[in-house]
Amino acid sequence: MAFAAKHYPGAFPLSSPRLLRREILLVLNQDHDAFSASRHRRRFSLLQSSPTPSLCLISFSCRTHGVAQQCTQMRTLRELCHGRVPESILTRAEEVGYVTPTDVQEQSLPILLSGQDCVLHAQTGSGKTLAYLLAVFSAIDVARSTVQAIIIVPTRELGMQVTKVARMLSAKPKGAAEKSQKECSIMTLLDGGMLTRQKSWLKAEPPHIIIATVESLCRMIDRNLLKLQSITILVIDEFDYIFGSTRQVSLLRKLLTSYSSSTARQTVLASASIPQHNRFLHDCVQQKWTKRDVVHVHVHPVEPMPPQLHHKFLICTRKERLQVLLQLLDRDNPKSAIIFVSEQSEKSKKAGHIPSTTLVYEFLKDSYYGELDVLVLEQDMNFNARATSFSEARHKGFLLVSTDIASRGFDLPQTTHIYNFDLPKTAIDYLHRAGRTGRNPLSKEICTVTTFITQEERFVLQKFENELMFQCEELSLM
Ligand SMILES: Nc1ncnc2c1ncn2[C@@H]1O[C@H](COP(=O)(O)OP(=O)(O)OP(=O)(O)O)[C@@H](O)[C@H]1O
Repeated sequence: MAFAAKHYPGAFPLSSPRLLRREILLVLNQDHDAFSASRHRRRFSLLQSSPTPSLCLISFSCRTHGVAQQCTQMRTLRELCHGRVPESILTRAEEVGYVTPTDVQEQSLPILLSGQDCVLHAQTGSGKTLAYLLAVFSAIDVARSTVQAIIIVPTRELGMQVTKVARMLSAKPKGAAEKSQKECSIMTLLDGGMLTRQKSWLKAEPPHIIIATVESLCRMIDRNLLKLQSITILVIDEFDYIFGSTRQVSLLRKLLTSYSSSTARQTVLASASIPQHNRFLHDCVQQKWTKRDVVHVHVHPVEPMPPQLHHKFLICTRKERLQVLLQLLDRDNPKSAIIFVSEQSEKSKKAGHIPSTTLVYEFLKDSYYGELDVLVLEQDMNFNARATSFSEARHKGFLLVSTDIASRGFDLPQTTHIYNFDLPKTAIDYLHRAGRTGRNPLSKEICTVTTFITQEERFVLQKFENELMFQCEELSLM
C-alpha cells in the first residue's frame, strides 16, 4: 500500500500548537519519494523518527480549513478519473504512457471532474494540458451531434499541438471493436487558414470539440455558424498571454461575457504565470467570467520554475554573440535546442533591416556542421512555412531559431537546451522560454538555459532571478 499526504505548501507547520483543534489522520509509509516536492520532506522528519517507520499513524488537529492536509491514497490517473472520463480515453491515456498523475493533475482532476470552474496555475511542462483535456472528455456526450467544448489557444502552433494530444486520446484503443462507439470529433479553427472546409463541416455535422484561436472562433460566432449556448466547457490555455495581447483581449472579454449567460457551463483557465493572481481571480468573479466558487489550483507557488532547469549566463558583446553561440553548441552538444531572439521592431521593419531570426538562422545554416537540423519560426512567416517548421521540429533533432512565438505552450520534449540569444523583455517571458525545456514532469534530467547578455544587461537578469527565485551561474568560454 502506498499512501501519501497531499501537501499544500506552507500550510502545515507540524510544530505549531496554535493549530490544534480538528482531528485529522495522516498515514505514511516508508516510501518518502512519494512526496514529489522534496522541500516539504523536512516537515515530515518528525514522522521518520517514529518507532515504526514503515507505517506511522499520527493523529493531530488543525484549526482552519486552510490547513486541510487531506490524507489520500496515491492514485493512478485511471483511479482519479474513474466513472467520469470514458473508459476508451483512459485506456488510450495508458497506452501513450499517462499512468501516474503529475502534481497538477492529482490536485486539479477531482475539481475539474466535479464540474467546478478552475484556474490551473502550475509550472511549465507540469501536465496542465492533459488535466483540462480529461475534463473536456468527461463533459462530452458523443451521442449529441453538437459543439460541446471549446479550447482557446493563443497561437496556431499551440492549437496544432493541443489538437494532436486530443486526437491521440480520442483515437480507438488497440484491440477495440471497429464499431464499438461513436468517436469524438475535433475541429481546429486556427488563424491563417482559409477556414472554408471548417464552415461546411460546422453546417453539415458539428464536431464535439473545437480548438481555436480567439479571432477565428469569433469569426465563426459572428457568422452564426457557431452558438455558445450548447457549450458545456470552455478552456482558455495561456489565458494571461491572451489577456495581455491588445489584439486578442477585447474579443476574449466579449466571448467570456456572452458565455457567462449559459446556464450549464464550466470555465477552465490554464497558465504557468498569472501576474497578480488574487486580483485576477477577483476580477473573474466580478465580471462573471467564472462562477463564484472558482477554485485556484496553484501548484508549487514558491517555486515558479521547474527545479530540473540549470540557468547560466554569459557576458559578451553583441558582435561576439554568433561565434559564442557556435562555440556553446559545440560544447553543449544538445539533443535539440531552441534559440530565442527578439522580435523585429516596426521601426526596424520599416527601415528594411534583416530580422534577427534570419541573421541567426542563416549564420547557423552556413557555419554549424553538427547533426541537428536548423529551423526557423517567426510571426511573419506564412501559414505553410510555419506549419512545416513546427512539424519538422517534432520529428528530428533540431536547432530552432525563433521569436517568443515558440515560448508559450510548445511541447518538444527532446529539447535539452535553451539559448536566450537576446534577453527576454520580462521575467514572465524568461519563465516561458526556459519552460520549453525540462518538459518531462516525472523526470529529474537536468536541462540548461543559457542567456547571452552585455555587461549593462546584468542587472536586468538579476531582477528576473529575484522575481522568479532562481540562480544564474556565470559561464566563461576559454
Ligand atoms: N501523467 C503524465 N505522465 C507522463 N507524462 C505526462 C503526464 N502528463 C503530461 N505529461 C507530459 O508532460 C509534458 C508537458 O505537459 P504539458 O504540455 O501539458 O505541460 P503544461 O503544463 O501545459 O506546460 P506549459 O505551461 O509549458 O504549456 C508533455 O510532453 C506531456 O506528454
